[in-house]
Amino acid sequence: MPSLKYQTGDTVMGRWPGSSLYYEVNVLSFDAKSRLYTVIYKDGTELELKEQDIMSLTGFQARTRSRSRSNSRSPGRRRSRSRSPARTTRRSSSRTAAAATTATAETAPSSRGDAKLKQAPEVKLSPMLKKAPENSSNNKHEKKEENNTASQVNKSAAKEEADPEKNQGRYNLRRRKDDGDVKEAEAKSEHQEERVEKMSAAPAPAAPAPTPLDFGGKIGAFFWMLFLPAWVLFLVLHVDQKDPSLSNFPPALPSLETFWNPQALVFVVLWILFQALLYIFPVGKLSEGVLLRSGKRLKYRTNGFFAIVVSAVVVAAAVYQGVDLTYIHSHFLQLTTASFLISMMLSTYLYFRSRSTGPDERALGGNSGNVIYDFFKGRELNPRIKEFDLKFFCEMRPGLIGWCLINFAMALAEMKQQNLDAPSCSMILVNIFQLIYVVDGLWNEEAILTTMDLMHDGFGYMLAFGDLVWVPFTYTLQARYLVSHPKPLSLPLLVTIIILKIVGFYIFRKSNSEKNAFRRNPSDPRLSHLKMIPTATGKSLLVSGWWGVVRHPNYLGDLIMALAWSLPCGFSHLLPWYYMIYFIILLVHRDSRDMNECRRKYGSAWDEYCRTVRYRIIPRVY
Ligand SMILES: NC(=O)c1ccc[n+]([C@@H]2O[C@H](COP(=O)([O-])OP(=O)(O)OC[C@H]3O[C@@H](n4cnc5c(N)ncnc54)[C@H](OP(=O)(O)O)[C@@H]3O)[C@@H](O)[C@H]2O)c1
Ligand SMILES: CC(C)CCC[C@@H](C)[C@H]1CC[C@H]2C3=C(CC[C@]12C)[C@@]1(C)CC[C@H](O)C(C)(C)[C@@H]1CC3
Repeated sequence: MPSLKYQTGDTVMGRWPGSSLYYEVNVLSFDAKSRLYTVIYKDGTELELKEQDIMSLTGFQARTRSRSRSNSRSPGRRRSRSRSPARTTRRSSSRTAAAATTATAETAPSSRGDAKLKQAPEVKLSPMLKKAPENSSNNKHEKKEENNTASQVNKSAAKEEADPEKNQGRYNLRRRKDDGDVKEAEAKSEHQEERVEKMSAAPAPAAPAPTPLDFGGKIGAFFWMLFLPAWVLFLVLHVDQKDPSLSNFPPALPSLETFWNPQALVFVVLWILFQALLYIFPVGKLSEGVLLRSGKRLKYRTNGFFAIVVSAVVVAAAVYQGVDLTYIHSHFLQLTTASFLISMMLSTYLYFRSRSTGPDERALGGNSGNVIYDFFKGRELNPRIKEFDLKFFCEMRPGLIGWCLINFAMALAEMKQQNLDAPSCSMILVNIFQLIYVVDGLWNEEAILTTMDLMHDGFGYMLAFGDLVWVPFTYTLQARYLVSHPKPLSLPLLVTIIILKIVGFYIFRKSNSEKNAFRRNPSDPRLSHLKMIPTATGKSLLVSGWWGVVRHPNYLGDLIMALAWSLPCGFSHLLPWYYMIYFIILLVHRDSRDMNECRRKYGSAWDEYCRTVRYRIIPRVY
């Protein structure tokens, strides 16, 4: 192809159909008649693109750089002091380039996103000239992929043929034919990586566009910052009332002194330090996190199970030595205030330290330029003090293990208050169920690395408060309620509750493990029976198994478990059902946040997934 702009074998950036995302692709051939380039993506997907849907790596990077520069010059946009434009040259390998990058608004602040989008070249996709792919594969797994993706793409392509307007967006999606092709594609990808690694002097593409504001935007963030602590205070005070019915709302505010106790603060600080000590203890695996925009992967010490076992032994020894854990029940308000103060201090520290971080280290969601919103959402993705990961630690340790400690203290308080020799059946169920949930989370600690909070959310007030106050002081509400509101259980109800917990836990664990195993190793032989949709990022989406039933089977399991946690408290009051109600709202909101994020990441492949798996959380209902 002597007179052509791009040559066979060139590594270039190709636009993904229907989106403004560009991915690194390899030019396979050029068809002189149609004037289309056939390119191959890293996952082996072949597409035919017009010349204007392709950019050279250097052109793309120069364009991205010039945008970064103009953005950082514009008013209201603060440029990181530590990164001059010259220093944007990254030492990272081309693996970064494999990640999706938008050429439209990579570095544009969300408030100006629209203007930036207009600057982007129009998405005009090549008309499909090739025939539907021949399914010559003998490979079972590949056939399933064909059935689920290519064949559907072809079906919709056939429909679109009748509609010239829709025809604009049509493209030819050819699948890998057999394992040989996959290997070839992988070999090509490696070859591409090597080639770009050699070009490491060139700057890597900049970060994708910041995501739109959520939680009601700036005003919403302000509202939540005030409302959440007020709600915790309400729950903490209300559950102690003789009749905690919501018609008695609001409970009388105690005097200011009752909020504060220096001893309670010392206990909370000691607990956090103790957990920090266990976290840095060189026991357990060093797990790798997901690939970051910087091209790096962080390492996390996943010794959560060890931490809870040691904590249990230390607490048991303390009780044996005569330490009265019912202190936690009698000083609940002071302990809550102390944790709240710590979460505020932590959030303030996180906000200020985030000002000296580079764009690659920031979350896409918490960098709007508005102080309150960014403080709430969190700006830095993975704040660390040396190897100590603050977000991972706070999410998995003091609050989560503290939850079990508080539940245990409530069981002791119930025995004391109700003059019992052993905790009630309801209290035992709540304690065991929630302990199983936490121990499971810590046993599978590595799986947290592929959750939304760890992958996408910045660490700010929302998570600091959520981890240190919300989890330990509101998730324990059922146990706290039972201390002064005993609830005897009939045998059929007991059996129903246990069955619900087992079913919920089974769905939750199986679906989370399936996704985690798939994300860690998509060619895991144990998953070979599953169907999947390829995406341009190189990652695929599971479309059968648990993730083919609904789009969030793990949320379904979690909700069923939440039901099993509230049922032991009976129906006399709405208060112990708070967790269930809150959890439905939280998960519905998380689901929609995740949908937006996945739509942004995977473009048309995500739409394809949503068409195939129609329900979000509850089959045939929602
Ligand atoms: N107790 C609580 O307070 C609480 C609160 C919230 C959540 N949780 C639990 O925490 C766990 C994690 O929740 P999460 O909100 O982070 O969501 P998640 O469901 O674990 O993760 C969502 C991510 O999974 C990937 N994904 C989505 N569909 C997929 C598919 N079909 N095939 C393969 N990958 C797919 C996508 O990321 P990639 O494609 O980028 O990998 C998506 O962003 C859940 O079990 C949830 O129930 C508990
Ligand atoms: C309203 C706000 C204050 C919301 C705060 C949200 C956080 C408290 C949650 C967000 C993600 C949650 C989560 C767990 C605990 C609560 C959150 C941090 C989790 C660690 C609980 C144990 C599970 O096994 C889990 C590891 C799957 C889970 C992960 C997500």
